[in-house]
Amino acid sequence: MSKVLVSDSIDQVGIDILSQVAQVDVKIGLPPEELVRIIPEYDALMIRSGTRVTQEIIEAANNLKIIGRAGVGVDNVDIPAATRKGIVVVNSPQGNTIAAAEHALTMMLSMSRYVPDANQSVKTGQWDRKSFVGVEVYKKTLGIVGLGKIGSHVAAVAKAMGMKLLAYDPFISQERADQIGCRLVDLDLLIQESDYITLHIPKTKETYHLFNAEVFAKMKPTARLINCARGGVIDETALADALRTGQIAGAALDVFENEPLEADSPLRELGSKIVLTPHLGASTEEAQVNVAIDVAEQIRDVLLGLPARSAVNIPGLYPDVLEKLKPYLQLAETLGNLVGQLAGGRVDFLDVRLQGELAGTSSQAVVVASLKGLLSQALRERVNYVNAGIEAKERGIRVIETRDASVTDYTGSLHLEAKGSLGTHSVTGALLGDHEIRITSVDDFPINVPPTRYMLFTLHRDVPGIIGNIGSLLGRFNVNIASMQVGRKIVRGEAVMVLSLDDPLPEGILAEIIKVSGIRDAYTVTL
Ligand SMILES: NC(=O)c1ccc[n+]([C@@H]2O[C@H](COP(=O)([O-])OP(=O)(O)OC[C@H]3O[C@@H](n4cnc5c(N)ncnc54)[C@H](O)[C@@H]3O)[C@@H](O)[C@H]2O)c1
Ligand SMILES: O=C(O)[C@H](O)COP(=O)(O)O
Repeated sequence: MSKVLVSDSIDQVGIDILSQVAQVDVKIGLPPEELVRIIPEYDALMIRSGTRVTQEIIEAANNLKIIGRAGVGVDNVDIPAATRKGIVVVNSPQGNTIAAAEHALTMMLSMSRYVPDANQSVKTGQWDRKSFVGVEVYKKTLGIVGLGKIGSHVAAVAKAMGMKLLAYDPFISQERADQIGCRLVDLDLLIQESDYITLHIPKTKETYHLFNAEVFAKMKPTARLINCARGGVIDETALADALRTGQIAGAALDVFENEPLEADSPLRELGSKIVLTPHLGASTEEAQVNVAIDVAEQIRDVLLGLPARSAVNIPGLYPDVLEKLKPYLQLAETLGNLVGQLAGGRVDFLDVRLQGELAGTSSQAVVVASLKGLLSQALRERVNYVNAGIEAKERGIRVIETRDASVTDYTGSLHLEAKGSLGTHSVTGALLGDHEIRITSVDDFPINVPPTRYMLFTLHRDVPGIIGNIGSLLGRFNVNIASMQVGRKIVRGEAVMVLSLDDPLPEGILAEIIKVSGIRDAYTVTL
């Protein structure tokens, strides 16, 4: 039975889903060295933001197939290391969107009305109505940095509260911003004109300390900053200085560069100018149920050999694309495996041609599936959708993708051509009905055969007697032929013969086949 380690606090509904297919161990707050020690036992790891999955942990994780992040941000996972190791990383891109957006809005309002301090003062026996005179958000300008899922929901609610909206997001189109009702501006303008600035960006090399002393110097002295995205996008020392000196009026932070926030952080010393919460953006009952289900289902599926719907390190496999392409991915894997064996082990070039209806689809996943098939003889179960691209690159395989919508023999077909140590070979395949795979050409000779486990391909002259000779030769060695087909372009020209065999071809017979008069070449293939 598979084993799953849950190393952060996850809703029980997720544990129940995982328990259907695996032994689930919940161990929260493990020291990193303990995680490195025990991780080789596990097939899957389920985390939130509390566990840092470092390169060291990934390198030790010899059985790990999947890391599931029950939330959005995967900056606590070394994704390149996981990708190299062939470990799929999944998250829940939308499960906590509303919770995080509502938390940002809560922070904006509670900071504006001093709710945390007023609450504290009443609870400590006071009735002070003078110290907590706040400001309204109505008609104020809200600058949204990062107009993605959370930023857009914040925009919708803020608009309803009568705020004017500016947004900075270099990856969002003007049309999308118009739809949301935001004026798309550059960062400098947003910084200078906003009364409130709310951050909804990932932590990346580009966003690290995006809000720093220089930025605070440009903000209005009445401006307030909200960060419910990621610690590290704000320079906390510079923010503490800006608040202390009155360069800006307030800040509300849910996330910090180091979590838990250091006991002696200057941010703790800023009184009513700052509202601090301990990374609670996703902490609603609803969001925790959503992310736990979303991620546990993906872990369960991957452990059962099915694809994940929200993998962050499998190129091109978005859920809607995946659903439509699934049968074609199987076709691509089979053809990749076949052409790889025909071309010989050391392939250095692969042309992936999407034809007919397939030409109109996203090619990335089909290319990855073709490479997975191509490399499967060499790498066996070590190659998967996660690392096939990297493995191919490291082996110097040059890949080109072409599209030809004009080929209409089948609704959609895939043509792979590979150059390897046995020369250049090509195969084409299509789907019969929705799922049945057919090999429809080999080296451009038309055939129509289903792939089977053991196959023999010959290239020969189309003259009488060849089929009989091969049949008797295989018979002499007790090899049973399940089916046989010949494909040719012209009568008595060159032809291919494709045989499906019940058993693998015994050692040495291939050399005998090549000696048969009229046979130019022969290949065995195991799919
Ligand atoms: N506090 C919490 O508990 C909590 C909960 C959920 C999500 N988050 C964090 O909130 C952030 C946003 O999440 P989301 O689901 O909206 O993500 P998203 O991917 O939908 O949106 C992020 C947006 O940021 C934009 N962006 C990227 N780089 C940028 C840059 N340099 N400048 C400006 N914009 C840039 C992207 O184009 C995208 O539109 C993430 O960092 C996520 O980890 C925090
Ligand atoms: O990126 C996220 O989803 C949030 O930061 C939530 O983190 P959490 O799961 O640790 O609450």
